[in-house]
Amino acid sequence: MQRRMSDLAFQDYYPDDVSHCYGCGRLNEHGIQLKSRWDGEESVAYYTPKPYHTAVPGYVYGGMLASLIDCHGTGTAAAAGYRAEGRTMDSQPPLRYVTAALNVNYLRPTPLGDPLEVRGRVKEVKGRKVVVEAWIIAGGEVCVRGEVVAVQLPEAMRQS
Ligand SMILES: CCCCCCCCCC(=O)SCCNC(=O)CCNC(=O)[C@H](O)C(C)(C)COP(=O)(O)OP(=O)(O)OC[C@H]1O[C@@H](n2cnc3c(N)ncnc32)[C@H](O)[C@@H]1OP(=O)(O)O
Repeated sequence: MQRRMSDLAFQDYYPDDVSHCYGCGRLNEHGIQLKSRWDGEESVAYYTPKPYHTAVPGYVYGGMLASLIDCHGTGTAAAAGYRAEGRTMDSQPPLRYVTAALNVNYLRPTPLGDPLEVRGRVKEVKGRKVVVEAWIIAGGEVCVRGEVVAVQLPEAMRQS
């Protein structure tokens, strides 16, 4: 059955040539393949870390959590960029955001095994830059808070 447009996640709109990111590339079979969507004014994604994403036994590795903040933040930034221009994510030209800065604060240990809810909120859209705050919830508690500064790839770095 054909998927409805609203079923697509932000990352599903990334062009093939930039869909190999470890965190969010739908073409990276070894990666997380994070899927982020709007949920009202916030964005949301879900991911359950694998048993080998361990820090100390029973708890999620911080680098994995940073990756979730990173790719949910850049995905939300891309969606916000299109929204600010009043166009859909399948319109041309594609907007390609990379991480300029990533800040992650680990507020409490994140239990391994629980599904994680990753949420985001757009703080600023200014020119080529979007700032997104993001947080991770496990078992009803916020375990991680972070911020992503995403910037559109400079024209000189675009290969297509
Ligand atoms: C590509 C398609 C997407 C698919 C994958 C998405 C997920 C990818 C997640 C990643 O892991 S990306 C890989 C890690 N990131 C990088 O390798 C990026 C390397 N850095 C760069 O390429 C450039 O530094 C960058 C494009 C981020 C910025 O260079 P620019 O020369 O375009 O920035 P510019 O100086 O014009 O600044 C634009 C705005 O961004 C702000 N900015 C730039 N770098 C910043 C920084 N590091 N921290 C905070 N703000 C920064 C800058 O202040 C300014 O804000 P204002 O307009 O408000 O003044």
